[in-house]
Amino acid sequence: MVEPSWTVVVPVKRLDAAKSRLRGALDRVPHESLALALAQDTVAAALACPLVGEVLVVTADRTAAESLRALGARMVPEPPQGGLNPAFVVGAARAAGRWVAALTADLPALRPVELAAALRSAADDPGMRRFVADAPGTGTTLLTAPPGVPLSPRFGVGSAAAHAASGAVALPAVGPTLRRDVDTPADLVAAAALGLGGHTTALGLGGHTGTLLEPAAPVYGADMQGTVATFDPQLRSGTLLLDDGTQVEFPAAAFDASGLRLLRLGQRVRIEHDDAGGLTRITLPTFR
Ligand SMILES: Nc1nc2c(ncn2[C@@H]2O[C@H](COP(=O)(O)OP(=O)(O)OP(=O)(O)O)[C@@H](O)[C@H]2O)c(=O)[nH]1
Ligand SMILES: C=C(OP(=O)(O)O)C(=O)O
Repeated sequence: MVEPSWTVVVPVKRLDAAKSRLRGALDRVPHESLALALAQDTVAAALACPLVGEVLVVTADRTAAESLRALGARMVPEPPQGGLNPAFVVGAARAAGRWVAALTADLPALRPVELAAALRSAADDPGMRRFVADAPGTGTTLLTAPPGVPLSPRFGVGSAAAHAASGAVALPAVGPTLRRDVDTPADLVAAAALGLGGHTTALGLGGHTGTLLEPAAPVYGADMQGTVATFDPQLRSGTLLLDDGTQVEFPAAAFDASGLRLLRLGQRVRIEHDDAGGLTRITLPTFR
């Protein structure tokens, strides 16, 4: 039997308002960067899942839209009234007639193989909506609907019970990374214990399971390259994701020394630094 191809809908709240319970969880990491990294790892895992044909991100946030489009997701505008369930409904409407999976954007440890197992199991009964409760058991991380069946999302406080009351059936034996949503600093530690995706790891807490540690000072190799993760043209500064997985900020002076007029997100660059490790110049990899 040919397996169905799923459309995964991932709403992403405006980054300055999203994940408010996590605000201040990581010293020296801007809140928006943490909220974005969680969404990037969630979307990257969904895109890497072999049963997923398309990921639709519903967002009003321009930074999130740009970064998640660069990963390969398609953007759907936030409905005017805002709100999580309306965002899911608008995304699902774009996927009418297809297998739809509603996924929250706060699953930074998600493994494509665990999402694939859940989707495979959800497709076993072609008439039914299925859901996955979050790790505490009260919320929901995934809600699925077969073609022709309305998604009818009931995300929010107590959503696992609300989904069950609406006729959706819990999926059995779901892997831990699909259930591990991150709402609080303690959740982030628990997700780190499962193994975080690359974007959240790059913030400096990958591998640490006891405490949330400050990012270590970067140690650069002789010819370190990376990609542009953020860039503010007005401030002329931003952040780079280096090839060794660390994320570093670059000051306006390093951009000014580049001779470039603009940096694009995802653009490859090479860095030059002083003896103390401060970034002094960004160049294109071909320049010396
Ligand atoms: N597009 C969109 N996404 C939303 C909205 N509200 C929540 N989300 C997303 O839904 C997911 C799960 O929601 P919550 O865990 O309640 O996240 P949150 O509202 O960002 O977090 P808190 O402020 O801590 O409650 C998150 O990944 C959010 O980005 C919304 O109004 N619009
Ligand atoms: C919106 C939800 O997320 P959380 O409970 O994690 O805030 C939900 O579980 O339905």
